[in-house]
Amino acid sequence: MSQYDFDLFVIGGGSGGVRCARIAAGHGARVGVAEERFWGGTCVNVGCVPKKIMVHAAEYGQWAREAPAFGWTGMRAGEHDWPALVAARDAEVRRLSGIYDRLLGNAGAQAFNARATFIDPHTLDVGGRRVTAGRIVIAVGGRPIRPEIPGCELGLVSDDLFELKELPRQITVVGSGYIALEFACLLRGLGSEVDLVYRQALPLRGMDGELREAMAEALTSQGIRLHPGETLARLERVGDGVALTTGSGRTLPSGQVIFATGRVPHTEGLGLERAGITPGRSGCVPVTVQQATEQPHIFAVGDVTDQLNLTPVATAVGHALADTLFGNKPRVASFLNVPTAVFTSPPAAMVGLTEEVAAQEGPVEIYSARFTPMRHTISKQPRKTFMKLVVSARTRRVLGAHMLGEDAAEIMQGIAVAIVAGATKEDFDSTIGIHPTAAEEFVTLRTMTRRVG
Ligand SMILES: Cc1cc2nc3c(=O)[nH]c(=O)nc-3n(C[C@H](O)[C@H](O)[C@H](O)COP(=O)(O)OP(=O)(O)OC[C@H]3O[C@@H](n4cnc5c(N)ncnc54)[C@H](O)[C@@H]3O)c2cc1C
Ligand SMILES: NC(=O)c1ccc[n+]([C@@H]2O[C@H](COP(=O)([O-])OP(=O)(O)OC[C@H]3O[C@@H](n4cnc5c(N)ncnc54)[C@H](O)[C@@H]3O)[C@@H](O)[C@H]2O)c1
Repeated sequence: MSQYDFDLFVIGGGSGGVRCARIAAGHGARVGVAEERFWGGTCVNVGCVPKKIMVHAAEYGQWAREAPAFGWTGMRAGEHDWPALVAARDAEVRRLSGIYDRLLGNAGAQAFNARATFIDPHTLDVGGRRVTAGRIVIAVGGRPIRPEIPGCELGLVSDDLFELKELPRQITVVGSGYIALEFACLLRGLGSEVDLVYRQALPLRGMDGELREAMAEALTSQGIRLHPGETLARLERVGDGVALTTGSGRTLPSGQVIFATGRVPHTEGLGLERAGITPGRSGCVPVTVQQATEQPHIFAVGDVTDQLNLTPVATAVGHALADTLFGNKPRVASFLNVPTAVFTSPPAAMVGLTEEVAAQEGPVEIYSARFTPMRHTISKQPRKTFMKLVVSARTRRVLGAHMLGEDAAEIMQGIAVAIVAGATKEDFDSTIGIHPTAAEEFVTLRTMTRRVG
């Protein structure tokens, strides 16, 4: 019998923590998990899931607006019933969160509805109870932050979207990353007036340059007012709204302001110093490729490590860690060629290298297309599709794929398999398309657009 209460204790019951705990328990380890707020964590409760339900809601409005062009008389978007959406969304979130809790019990892990903090490298305070563990996994995720400007407390953050009692008549969204663009589009789709304020010339810093241009056009044609190249000076209350003054001195009167200016690891007050762990940038827990911290028996997975902050990455890493520690199957999850999507309207998705990064590493061929998909030749909506392949001129391998357009996220998952498997441009060319689809364009991009690098 081990000298510890548990073989493994996981701090945080989100995507990474629950997966790691569940798999470790399945391998026969004695596992405890603490969750202080909501089982399933950010993704299930205030992230991917409730966000995607609201994206779907916005899309129904879009379909209804397009329907008359296809002969549907009497179909119109009408007024959106916010409380009805909130009730349906929250019921689904409760259902999923309950599943996460039950999954742990079924796997034989002991779940604590409590906050856990370090007392020493092997001992935790779990809701007032002293618990020891041979190994500990930190899976505390992250939390949204406000920029430090006067009046910042008047602005909302992403968690607050899921508490709004009504659709804002007008909202100013600050930032141009994933959350800013997704929230701007879904709120616009549901009927809000939306202003988007961001520092760069184009949204989605770090993504493919042409895709960023296509995204700016798509946002504009959706009726979102873009304010690029703006920093923030202050927020003030004006009547029952909030006014945002930018660094250039412009004041944007707003109903609400929501900051989507990034997240930080949730390590404040966790007692990392008592565990002998020195936090990294923004309070993250630095890890080796095996997810170990500077204490060889303490590991970290998911957003708290601030690497690739995506749910499937957190679960893949948590699963691999549990297999390594308790399943006699040592392995690490790959961070290479992780596909990702931005659930805007239309959505964007990508996998692999951007043109800019690939061109720094060697000569690349670019194959790209912009077209109006069949649905919109009829709907007459100004919703274009953009697709692009980045191909190594030397190895012929497809290094990156980028898309903005209907179903981009659904299409990119399959493209990612091909890229992970090392497919060449010729493999893409010899694959027969599915007709008529937009996806078939990825296997019929015959003419090189340009050569760079
Ligand atoms: C608005 C939004 C939309 C998103 N959309 C997507 C998307 O579409 N696709 C995608 O892949 N990713 C998306 N993400 C990112 C995704 O949610 C995260 O990458 C993922 O949840 C990270 O999982 P995690 O296990 O690291 O942390 P989390 O899911 O954040 O879980 C950490 C858990 O630990 C708990 N906790 C913290 N400290 C303690 C403590 N001391 N004791 C006990 N419990 C503690 C927290 O309450 C939380 O439940 C989105 C994020 C946001 C905010
Ligand atoms: N669809 C998805 O997979 C999805 C959706 C949402 C979130 N996420 C994950 O969550 C992470 C966090 O999302 P996010 O959108 O908060 O972060 P982000 O890093 O993607 O974007 C932050 C934005 O805020 C801006 N910003 C930062 N500080 C600022 C300041 N002081 N003033 C003005 N602007 C400022 C940045 O320039 C950037 O545009 C993402 O990186 C992603 O990993 C994924």
